[in-house]
Amino acid sequence: MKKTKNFRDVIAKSPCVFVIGVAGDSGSGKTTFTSAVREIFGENLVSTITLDDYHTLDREERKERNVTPLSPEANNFELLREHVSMLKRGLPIQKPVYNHKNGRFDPPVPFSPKKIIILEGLHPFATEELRSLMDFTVFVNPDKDVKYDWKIRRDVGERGYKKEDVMAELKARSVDYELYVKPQIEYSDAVIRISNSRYGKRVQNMRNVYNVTLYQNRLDKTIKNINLNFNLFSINSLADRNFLFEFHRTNTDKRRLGALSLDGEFSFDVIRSLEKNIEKQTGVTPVSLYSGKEYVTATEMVQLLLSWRIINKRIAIEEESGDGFCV
Ligand SMILES: Nc1ncnc2c1ncn2[C@@H]1O[C@H](COP(=O)(O)OP(=O)(O)OP(=O)(O)O)[C@@H](O)[C@H]1O
Ligand SMILES: O=C(CO)[C@H](O)[C@H](O)COP(=O)(O)O
Repeated sequence: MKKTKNFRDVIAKSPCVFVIGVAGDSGSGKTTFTSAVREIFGENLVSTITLDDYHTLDREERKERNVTPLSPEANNFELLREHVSMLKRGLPIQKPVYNHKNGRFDPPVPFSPKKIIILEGLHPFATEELRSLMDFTVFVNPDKDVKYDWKIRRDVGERGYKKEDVMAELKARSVDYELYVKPQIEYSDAVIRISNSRYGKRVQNMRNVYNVTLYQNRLDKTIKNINLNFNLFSINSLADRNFLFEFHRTNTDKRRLGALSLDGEFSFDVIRSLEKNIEKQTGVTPVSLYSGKEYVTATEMVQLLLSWRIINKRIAIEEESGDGFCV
């Protein structure tokens, strides 16, 4: 039987630098939803850039000018474009550094490209020029009340801000969010919406159970032999907790998307069969992100489904690129 090539080795040898843009508001779950990609390929192949480093104004200057970090005025899109373009060509950059502790800029640091670069931030593909450099785009879009809950929990609990100040900041940002961040949804290969779970606040707060919907375009092309089977027998026989799968088609202003909604908790078996498929298809073993868990949440399922879709795109590029030509 023909053995699948180890796709991690294929990527390591490939000249292609694959850029994933992940857009969303501060604390919207960008890092959470791309963690599976980082885990599967490992830190030798994947590096992440946080776009806060490309602010042009420090905290003080933003305050003086009454500008939010979401405004284009507070961000250097041109430098970002230049840097992404260099990284895609395999060239090192001097990356700026925004220091969240003091709200000022530290000296730039040398940054060399790895084969997969994740660009996380407010505006990774806000301009046409940036979009032309992206190989895969994701928008993470928690509902307002979910986003507010997370932000308050983090900024009050971990960063010592007062709740009233966090609320005022969220309110001040909302206009610019609609104007400058949210429009990227129309240019996203995948949009992740996170809503309150229909199973109630108790499981939501205790076990991070949310209703997560993955919106995607139909693919023009998929790689061969993609196998994404769920074992309905074991899902059904082993489940002792509530869960939901739902698929529907939906329209945005410009396109028609498929929306897969998951909610609740699934027995580990379900995610294990997805992991096995990724192992089989990519030759990368072990893929065991959730080992030791009895149940996985909708968020964890979507992390894996999203990484599967991203890997699919990366393999398609490799198949199309032949010898060294990165499309
Ligand atoms: N799907 C989720 N389920 C439960 N909690 C979540 C989820 N996504 C995010 N959170 C909560 O929100 C916090 C921020 O998430 P995360 O770090 O992924 O966001 P981010 O968009 O990468 O943030 P930043 O803008 O600071 O880089 C997490 O620490 C967690 O408390
Ligand atoms: O939107 C943000 C992150 O995406 C931050 O608010 C922005 O980077 C400014 O950071 P700070 O509040 O630490 O000055």
